[in-house]
Amino acid sequence: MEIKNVMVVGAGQMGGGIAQAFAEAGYNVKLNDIKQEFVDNRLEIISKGLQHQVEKGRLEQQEFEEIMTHLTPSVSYDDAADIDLVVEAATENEKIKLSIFKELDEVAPKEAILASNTSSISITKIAGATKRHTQVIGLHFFNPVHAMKLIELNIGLTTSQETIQVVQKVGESLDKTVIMAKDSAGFVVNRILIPMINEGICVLEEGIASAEQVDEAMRLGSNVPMGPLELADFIGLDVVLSIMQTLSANFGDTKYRPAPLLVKHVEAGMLGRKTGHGFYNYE
Ligand SMILES: NC(=O)c1ccc[n+]([C@@H]2O[C@H](COP(=O)([O-])OP(=O)(O)OC[C@H]3O[C@@H](n4cnc5c(N)ncnc54)[C@H](O)[C@@H]3O)[C@@H](O)[C@H]2O)c1
Repeated sequence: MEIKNVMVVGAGQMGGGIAQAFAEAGYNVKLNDIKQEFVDNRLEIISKGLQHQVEKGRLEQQEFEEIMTHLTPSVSYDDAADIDLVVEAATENEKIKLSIFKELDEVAPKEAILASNTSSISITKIAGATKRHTQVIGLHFFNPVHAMKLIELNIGLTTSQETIQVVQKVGESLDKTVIMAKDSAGFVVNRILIPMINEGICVLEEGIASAEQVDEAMRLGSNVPMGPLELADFIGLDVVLSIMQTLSANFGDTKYRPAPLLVKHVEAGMLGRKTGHGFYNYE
């Protein structure tokens, strides 16, 4: 099966990056969100980012224009009627994702593949919301999409070999390295990374070290490019909390208990870079 037409559902930070990656690789991309202004804002961000590349001499003006012609705004799932692949990158909330997949399943061509960029929600459960259990898969990108070379393919209990092969080829066509993981909460990277971030928040909360010291300690002591608290702000504290809650619900182990300080930040609407406040101030 050849993939040409892609719909990206959710024009947030991940959806925007994913849509751009597909458009740069020559796919026709519909970028969908619940409000026209969300889609327009994201297309504007993509356009400005690419224009910056042109100014720096890293991209030709013609290439920039070509990429933008591959991106079409959408605010209706009816636009999925002619797509080959959906990549859902909407809010990390099980109820929202199940309802999106149920609706898309009714509109998308019967051979189309429905993929989710979920960080932690069961692909098998998402597949269960559709009538095409074999054609649902996790296609998990990392943030920021243009810089991160990894894609995790998350294989549901019912995902077929054919779906895996098609989506693996698509992932590689975006110049990414593709690894496979069986469907399990958090898959590989977030199962390891998010509890580490949560522990960093516990260290701050217990007054063991300041935010700056926690981050510097981890940058210098474990050779990571970003410390856990700056990374949490970058990912979005709502996303981090949601993944911890999924790990906790799935494994029922107290080691996945979300740090109370993380919960408090989310309750306060301090979600990190995207709101201007998190463990650091960005205003
Ligand atoms: N932030 C990260 O670092 C990261 C990394 C990998 C994967 N993810 C996953 O990607 C997904 C999106 O995360 P994000 O950080 O881009 O979130 P975000 O909050 O920036 O964007 C989510 C977008 O989804 C839209 N949306 C909500 N309901 C929708 C619906 N019914 N139909 C269409 N659009 C809808 C929202 O309006 C919003 O624009 C989540 O599943 C998250 O777990 C996030």
